[in-house]
Amino acid sequence: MNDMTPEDREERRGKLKGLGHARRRVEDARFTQGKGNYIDDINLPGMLFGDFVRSPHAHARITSIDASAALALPGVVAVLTADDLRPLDLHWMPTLAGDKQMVLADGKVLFQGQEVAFVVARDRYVAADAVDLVEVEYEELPVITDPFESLQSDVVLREDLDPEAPGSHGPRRHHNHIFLWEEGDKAATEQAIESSEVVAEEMIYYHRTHPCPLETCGSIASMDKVNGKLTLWGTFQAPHVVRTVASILSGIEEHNIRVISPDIGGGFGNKVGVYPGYVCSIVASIVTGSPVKWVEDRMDNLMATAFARDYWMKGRISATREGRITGLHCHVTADHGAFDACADPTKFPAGFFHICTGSYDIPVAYVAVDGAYTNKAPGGVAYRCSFRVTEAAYMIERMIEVLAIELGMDAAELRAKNFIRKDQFPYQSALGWEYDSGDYHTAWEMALKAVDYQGLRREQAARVEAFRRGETRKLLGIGLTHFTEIVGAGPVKNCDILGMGMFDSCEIRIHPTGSAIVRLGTISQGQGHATTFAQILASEIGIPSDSITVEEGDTDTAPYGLGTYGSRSTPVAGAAAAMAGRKIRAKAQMIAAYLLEVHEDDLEWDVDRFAVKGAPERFKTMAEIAFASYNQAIPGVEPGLEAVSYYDPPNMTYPFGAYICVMEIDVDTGEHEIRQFYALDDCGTRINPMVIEGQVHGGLTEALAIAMGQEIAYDDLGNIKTATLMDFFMPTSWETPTYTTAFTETPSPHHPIGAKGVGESPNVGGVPAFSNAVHDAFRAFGLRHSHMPHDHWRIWKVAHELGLHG
Ligand code: PCD
Ligand SMILES: [Cu+]
Repeated sequence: MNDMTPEDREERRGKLKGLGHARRRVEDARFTQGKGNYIDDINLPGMLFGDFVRSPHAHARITSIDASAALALPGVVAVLTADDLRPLDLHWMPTLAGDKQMVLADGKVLFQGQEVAFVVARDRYVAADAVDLVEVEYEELPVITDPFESLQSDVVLREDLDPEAPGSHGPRRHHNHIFLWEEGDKAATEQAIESSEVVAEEMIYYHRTHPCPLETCGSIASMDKVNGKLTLWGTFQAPHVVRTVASILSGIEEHNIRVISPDIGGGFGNKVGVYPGYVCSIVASIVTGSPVKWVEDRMDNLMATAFARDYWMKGRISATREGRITGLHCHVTADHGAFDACADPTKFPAGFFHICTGSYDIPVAYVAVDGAYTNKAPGGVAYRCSFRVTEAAYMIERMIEVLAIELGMDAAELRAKNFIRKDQFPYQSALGWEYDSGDYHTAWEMALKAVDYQGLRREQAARVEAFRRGETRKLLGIGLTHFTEIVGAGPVKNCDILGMGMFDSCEIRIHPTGSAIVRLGTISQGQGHATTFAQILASEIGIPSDSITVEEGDTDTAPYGLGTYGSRSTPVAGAAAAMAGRKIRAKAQMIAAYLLEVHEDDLEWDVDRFAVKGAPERFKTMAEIAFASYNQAIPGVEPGLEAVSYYDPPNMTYPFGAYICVMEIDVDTGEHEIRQFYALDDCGTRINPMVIEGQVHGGLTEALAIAMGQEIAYDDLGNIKTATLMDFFMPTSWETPTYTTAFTETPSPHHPIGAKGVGESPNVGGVPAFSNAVHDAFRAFGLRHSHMPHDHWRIWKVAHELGLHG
């Protein structure tokens, strides 16, 4: 029968638009037509609006709060302060990192922009006027914005903590110290470094920055007092966790709380944590009996919701004369701001920073991270890098460059010499990780070849000569990076958030006519899950992805999951989807066997059907099987076709990539121009190449922003200097170069479809590639290291200090 030819099989496979298909994003129809449903699009009858009175000071005692003028303003319903929250025990809340944080300032403020009072009014405009009418008296206290100074200072930032008592990550050695966290063999590492022929040492600062999603954070709480039900809409990257936390904090039973994440306009880690605004909107709704909305403006967002990075990393790396790396030592001073509100799996106060041995086979390593309090905003979120992985990648990729200088060796060659070899996977790293799979040499050679690396080096050498002869004022930098990511948190045995193991889930319901609805514990913020998860299932169960609805983000309907961040959706929920699909297929096989009157073992799966082995013309399609499951009484088989899977991954996945940035730098103006950017990513099995390409473009552009200008900067008084988009660099199409993308495909051996995450890779690999290009341009003139972000002024200063301005 013609139906069974290989061409026919390919045609049927094509119709599914499954794995590997560049399927167009189904969510874009509504996004491009302004029909998205974001938090600020939701308006409920009688809804009030809440806004914060924020501290102008970075450190001050509050002597009085007078809300009478604000309360007298028509349209103002309530003004909440810490005193109002205290009886409910909600004036402080736990953070994700085992610390606690003020919901509203309790006696003092610890950073500029801190929430002091919550004004609830008829609408946003009245609320804003009322905010100005609340009179707060402050008594200024000394401000500390430097973590090194903080750990020496007599000034006590956190008066609520017993200085002698340990924190949730062990002993604290100073009243402004949060934790010391160590990994690896310290003695062996020091010994290896001291006895090595070549040692390079550098202080690498990864500055404070901010995810700054287009849509700011917000929530709407609606307390239905008649039925005792609380509904909470919000910009939540982890809706189920928010439900659990809301239940624990409020005492409302969890089944009476419904959390809904509607469309989210970018998360980038900013929407993982729990913010005072969420808590205040809930309390205000309980107090007023009306729904209460809170939505940040841009300044609120940049000032008060979670920052990222702010890591001072002191690296020491050693090698033989020939360039074999012998050891890596790293000490980090981590600036956490006023409260430790880092979003990391509980047991990892510095996230997965200990992936900092990178792509290299380093025999011994040791890292220590000291957390410090300062008068800056709390946070410490991933910002497109799972849990401090971008910091780790930046540190090792800068250290490799510095070591190459020390050795007088080509940095590409030094990398290749030390890569973990293909035959070493699964690879046990010195800091305790088991890398699942990789083929670094192949990716590296492809990248070098694609950009004509040797040719570029010759051009660069000629350029340096021309510069020295005074024929040009432009230098050429070649920024190399080979990164290894660790994504897919994670195995429940060592990863949890507030005690919730980091599994994820998928539930499938096949309808009688052969279409389906799928629900997952994750939540898309722009990644395109509605498109891609349907593709995984299309290939697993043989129903076209166009006939599969994917729903996420409503805790009343979706199975419990830990949410979307750390590029974990594909490694964890994607695996759950494949496993749930396989359960469907197992039941479908029983039904097909009954219908075809053969034994189950005599059937084989063929794209979208079960066919009798050796008699392919006898088959039942998935659509036929679905119908039968609802209309036939099959002995021993329950009616219906549904499955649920909760997936606990056995390991993380380790995507990797080889990036090369070619940059021209104008020595006199400090301006840069990116001539070429080549990004090769390996994320294992690729679900949707077009979505992956979009992810890579987006992530690279965020990396460009961070490396070349974006920062959250404070002055010595703790005033934030970059709280608007006038000062906080957001690249537009003008600054963004054209990217060339490429890939290799090394499947994860433990993931059911071999896929690894990809969303964060381009940021993790991109930042060092841009930064290394800047440094490489000046290598011939003696530059070892300079601090990011490499804005025009800083680049100019580097050139100046190297004496290049004559
Ligand atoms: N192999 C593969 C992988 C992947 N994929 C695709 O791609 C995406 C992604 O994925 P992943 O990697 O898994 O991830 P997810 O989990 O989903 O997501 C997350 C991420 O994602 C990214 N991207 C993005 N995009 C958009 N648009 N938006 C947003 O917001 C965002 N964010 C960012 C971030 S930052 Mo964090 O949160 O920081 O931690 S993390 C993150 C999706 O769609 C998927 O399906 C494919 O296809 N294939
Ligand atoms: Cu991170």
